[in-house]
Amino acid sequence: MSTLLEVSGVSVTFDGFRAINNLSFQIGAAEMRAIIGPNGAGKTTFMDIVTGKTRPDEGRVIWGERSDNLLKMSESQIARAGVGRKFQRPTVFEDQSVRENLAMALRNDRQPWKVLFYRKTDEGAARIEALAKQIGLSSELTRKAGELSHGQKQWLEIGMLLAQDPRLLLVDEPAAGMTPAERDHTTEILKEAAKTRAVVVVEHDMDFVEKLNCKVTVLHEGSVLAEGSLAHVTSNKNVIDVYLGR
Ligand SMILES: Nc1ncnc2c1ncn2[C@@H]1O[C@H](COP(=O)(O)OP(=O)(O)OP(=O)(O)O)[C@@H](O)[C@H]1O
Repeated sequence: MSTLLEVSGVSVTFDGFRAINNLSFQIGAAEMRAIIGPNGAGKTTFMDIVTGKTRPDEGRVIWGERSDNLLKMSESQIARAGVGRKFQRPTVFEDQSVRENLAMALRNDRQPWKVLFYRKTDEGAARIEALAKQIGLSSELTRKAGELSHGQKQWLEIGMLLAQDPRLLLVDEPAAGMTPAERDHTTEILKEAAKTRAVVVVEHDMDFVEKLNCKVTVLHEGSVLAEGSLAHVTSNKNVIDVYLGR
């Protein structure tokens, strides 16, 4: 499996507090990865580093087959290089239809030549239909995004991110506030996306992580505490101690 992202010896200190402590791990080019860990483990800070929002004090973050130094890139350069991030709360344009939301996301394509290509072509319409199908909103294309359920809004935003064709999709607690049926659908969307790109899901909900059926990285005090299948990490004594607060 080729490596897409390599985090190596990264540390971040906020006002003397080491939020990320010599963190090292790798993500493959097409894989699903769940990142779990107790509150304050450094999950959000990790995503902030990868998107360029937070600059580490030490360490290296290497991106892609050319081994680019991600830490030398601005937030917008990182986004253009193919890192997409889904925050916990859905951020869609509520007054616009599902179709318009997806069309806007396509127009903002990170590859500028595609902007021209999609402007008024049948291919653009076909791509919108394909995205809507992928996220299960084919029958909702004409509805205003504001009328969608919470789960549907989350799927729409995932669709808008997929419209940018990211190589790495970072997703923060996608299942929060969803019904069981919505969670299952979210699992399917993410699994499908992870066939052609890296999808990193930060999640507290262990049932959801189990359904993702992927490698799990456990963070604790800014470092990797354990890594492997969910069954492997949840049988690890250090992980059990951390989760039970021992
Ligand atoms: N800008 C900041 N200034 C000071 N401390 C910060 C800052 N950002 C994060 N921290 C601290 O760094 C630690 C790691 O925070 P982070 O948000 O990355 O953890 P997390 O694993 O995402 O937690 P949660 O599961 O609660 O979201 C926490 O102790 C937090 O208080």
